[in-house]
Amino acid sequence: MSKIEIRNLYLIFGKEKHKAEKMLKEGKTKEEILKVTGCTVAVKDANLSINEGEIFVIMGLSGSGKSTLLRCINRLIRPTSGEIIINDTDISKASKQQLLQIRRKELAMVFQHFGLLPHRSVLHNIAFGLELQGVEKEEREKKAMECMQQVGLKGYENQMVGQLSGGMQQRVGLARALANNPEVLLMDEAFSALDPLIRVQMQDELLTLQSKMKKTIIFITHDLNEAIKLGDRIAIMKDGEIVQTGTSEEILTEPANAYVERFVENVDRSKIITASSIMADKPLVARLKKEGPEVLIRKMRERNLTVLPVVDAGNILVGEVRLNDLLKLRKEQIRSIDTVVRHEVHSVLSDTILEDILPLMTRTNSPIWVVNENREFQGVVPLSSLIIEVTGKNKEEINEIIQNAIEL
Ligand SMILES: Nc1ncnc2c1ncn2[C@@H]1O[C@H](COP(=O)(O)OP(=O)(O)OP(=O)(O)O)[C@@H](O)[C@H]1O
Repeated sequence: MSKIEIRNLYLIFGKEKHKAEKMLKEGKTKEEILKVTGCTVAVKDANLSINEGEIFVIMGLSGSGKSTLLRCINRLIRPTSGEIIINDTDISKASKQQLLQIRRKELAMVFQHFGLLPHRSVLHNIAFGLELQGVEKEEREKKAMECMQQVGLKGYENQMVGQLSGGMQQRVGLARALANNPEVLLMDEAFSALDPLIRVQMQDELLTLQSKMKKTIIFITHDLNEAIKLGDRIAIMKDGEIVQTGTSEEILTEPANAYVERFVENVDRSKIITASSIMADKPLVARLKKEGPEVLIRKMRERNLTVLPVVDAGNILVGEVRLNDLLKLRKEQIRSIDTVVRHEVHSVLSDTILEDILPLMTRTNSPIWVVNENREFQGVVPLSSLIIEVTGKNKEEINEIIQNAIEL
């Protein structure tokens, strides 16, 4: 379900913005517009539909318009034209009163440089927004303590914020944003000022937190790896325009234009490509209660297979069956395969090749069966397709991957 709808959004900085907008719609370039009107086109005809509960990343190089777009969403800047619908209200046209209400209840922002009160305690900073809203001391401190716990700050309540490390300060920023229990979190380069290791740790923690809280998060970054790691979907901006919106996999496998292609060319695809995109989706299966050893042995020999996934009448994966076991059954003249169905190793559609599937496969030396969230059988990742995916890598790299995987 869509939580935020952005339609035909324009943001132009400068005095003659309406003249500039007209020129833009007539097809004039940003440079021509700047020359004639002195105006900067920061966002041009943005259209986005952001779903409830997703982490939506807006990514682009410096100056591409990301922050401006984000600031339009909470109306720190008023759009020149267009609509931003949040819960049926067009925030671009909201009154002061409505805005106050929306910012209080629905939106919270986490900034790159924290935006905290350095000489106040952690607790005070987190509870500050609630204090402004007139929430009673006891209640706001109770809420603040809960949020501190959520972001791993328990025990720090009385420390002065200015004495904390960057990573800890950003936890305070996050806890402060969460204190209001907003529906939407806006995060503007929130981890960009942190050391690389702390940054990765914060990304991981955000993902863990999000798996529990399921907020709608709009996350701005100029770092493609961060976008891929965090984003359920990503919008790529260039010169004020959104040039592509999609999952990381869509962006990597079907870049919309040469710009996106260049942008993504150095990404390690094997980390991204998921089970769903490389699996064979109509493989042979053994149907429990319907097919006996005789039929299955014949089918497997025809296709040169030694193992099959076993599904029940509802297409739910129940295990796997080996050719050797079927041969024994046939010898003993047993018609049902129930007794030889073994526990299987499976993956889900979104699992990635290097991080999830290869380690599984090297441990089991078996194809990986792929299921959806209801355990319905979807397909198989055979070793052959995996090899195709890792062919871009040299022998040492692949050996290392397999070695690491075996040690797991
Ligand atoms: N207050 C302002 N007045 C005039 N021009 C501005 C203003 N703020 C931003 N711009 C211009 O708007 C364009 C988009 O800027 P914006 O800050 O949104 O980009 P960004 O992608 O967030 O970049 P960064 O990552 O460097 O912050 C740039 O050309 C910038 O110079």
